[in-house]
Amino acid sequence: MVLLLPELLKDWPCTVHGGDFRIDITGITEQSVRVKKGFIFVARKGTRYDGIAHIDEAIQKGAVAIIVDRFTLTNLPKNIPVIIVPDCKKFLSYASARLAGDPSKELTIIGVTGTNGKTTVTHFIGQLLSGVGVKSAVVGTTGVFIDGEEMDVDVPSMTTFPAEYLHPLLKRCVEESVTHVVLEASSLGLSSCRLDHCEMDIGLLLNIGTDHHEEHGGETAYLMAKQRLLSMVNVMVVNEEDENCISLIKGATVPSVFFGLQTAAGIPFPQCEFQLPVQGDFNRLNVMAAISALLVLGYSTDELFPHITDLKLPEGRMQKLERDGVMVFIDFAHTPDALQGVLQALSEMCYGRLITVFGCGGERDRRKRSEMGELAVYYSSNVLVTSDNPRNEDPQSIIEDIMEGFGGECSAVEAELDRRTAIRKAVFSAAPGDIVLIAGKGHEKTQHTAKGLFPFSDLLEAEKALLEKTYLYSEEIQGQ
Ligand SMILES: CC(=O)N[C@H]1[C@@H](OP(=O)(O)OP(=O)(O)OC[C@H]2O[C@@H](n3ccc(=O)[nH]c3=O)[C@H](O)[C@@H]2O)O[C@H](CO)[C@@H](O)[C@@H]1O[C@H](C)C(=O)N[C@@H](C)C(=O)N[C@H](CCC(=O)O)C(=O)O
Ligand SMILES: Nc1ncnc2c1ncn2[C@@H]1O[C@H](COP(=O)(O)OP(=O)(O)OP(=O)(O)O)[C@@H](O)[C@H]1O
Ligand SMILES: N[C@H](CCC[C@H](N)C(=O)O)C(=O)O
Repeated sequence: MVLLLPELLKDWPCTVHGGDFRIDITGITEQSVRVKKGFIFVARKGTRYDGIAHIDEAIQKGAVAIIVDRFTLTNLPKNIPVIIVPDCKKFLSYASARLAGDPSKELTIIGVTGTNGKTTVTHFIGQLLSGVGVKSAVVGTTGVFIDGEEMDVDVPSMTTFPAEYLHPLLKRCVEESVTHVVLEASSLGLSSCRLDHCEMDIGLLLNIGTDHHEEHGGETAYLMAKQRLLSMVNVMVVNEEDENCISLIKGATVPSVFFGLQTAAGIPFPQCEFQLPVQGDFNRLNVMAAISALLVLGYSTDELFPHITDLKLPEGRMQKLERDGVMVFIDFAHTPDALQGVLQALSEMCYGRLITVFGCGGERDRRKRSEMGELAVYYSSNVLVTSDNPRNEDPQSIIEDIMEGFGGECSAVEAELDRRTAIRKAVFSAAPGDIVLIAGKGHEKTQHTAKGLFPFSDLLEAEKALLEKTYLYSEEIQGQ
């Protein structure tokens, strides 16, 4: 959609300096590389770069107006309008929605937040909606799916898409006759205003644990980010079994309904009445959260029942491989609560040894590292501590942080920097009856190190190791 600049700005506080004001705007971005002819470039200051340093590049690519949110005497062009707004992030969100024609107004949107389980619950809701005949899109960490089919979209692999990607995507959903969209609302997405002008109907609050405190600047800021969702929706669906969630909604004016292991949208829904297709209490709670969203939308338990037993976990969540009596689980657990939930569920079903391979991401919360180390050692017979996207941090020092969780000494723990080797060691050491958990990367297809992004899949590595083990073992037997 093309909008005249004054039309776009008329409802937004701003001051305009220089240049011809009556111009057509074709799009907006805060990334200089994405600027096209007729675009507004939002020159925002971030933690690593300052957009102002990229204004010339943006103009060369066709930018016709520049947005800034601070007075500066340097580098500002005179020949095109420079617009000063109170907050670049908020403006980007507002203008992205307007330029896409406010598609969120035409859709029923469910926003799911929580430290753990967002991807799982959004997919469950999408599957239930398909079951009752509603065309829906699921948008989040693992991509965009319409009625379960992955869509080919040009979006960054993020949990909550930046507004400049989100609204054009919602527009496409409307064009493809999608009526319901289920979105992951990450704390960082909420705090950076990515969802500010996305009109949502239902908000889901799954749980609040430890993650991203450092990136937010502390636990309070993390909680405040999650709280932002409350002001964006008409009704909240809240986990009644999580005290932090209950505290978060205290005093909120938005109405809330609750779910727990035996309740959905406030009504008794005992799980013993149907067979749930998932393992672990946390996943059973995820199912109840998804059912609650559908009940709030007005579907009846009778309509939902036939589809509950068909629910499937998304890729890389408790994904099981089995060979020669050894079970391997690939799981995206990368927080203490997630790791504990998975380890608990697996230890309940394991009659041999539980062997855990995991690491912690670089440039992410440090506090969780030792907590995860402690949990891994507590539940497992053997632990291989390894690398998980060290990014620009030293992988060895991340491992040392993890090891602090158990005092750094434990005969059942081995540090193995190379994730491929760690997976092979775990699989080769497993005997029939043992379970190998490979945690932290789930569906991810790359390993992010200081040298760049390298193809890597826990699933493929585990499959290769299992096959190779069978082959070597059969050769050994033949050789005897
Ligand atoms: C924490 C966060 O939201 N970070 C995002 C943020 O970074 P930033 O504010 O520090 O910005 P910056 O990189 O310093 O850049 C400043 C400005 O200069 C611009 N720039 C920069 C360089 C250039 O060549 N040209 C240019 O125009 C940038 O587009 C930006 O507008 O803005 C950048 C530009 O849009 C994003 O790339 C970056 O996400 C990075 C990739 C990231 O890793 N984000 C993760 C942590 C994230 O958002 N994760 C959440 C949560 C996941 C979960 O649930 O666990 C998610 O929703 O995905
Ligand atoms: N309700 C839950 N409570 C605790 N742990 C959970 C829950 N649901 C899933 N998990 C664990 O968290 C992992 C990640 O799940 P999922 O991808 O659904 O969460 P997410 O919130 O989308 O994560 P991210 O924000 O990083 O994208 C799972 O692999 C599982 O180990
Ligand atoms: N959305 C999460 C995913 C973490 C996955 C884990 N493999 C890691 O890299 O820490 C994040 O960006 O913090």
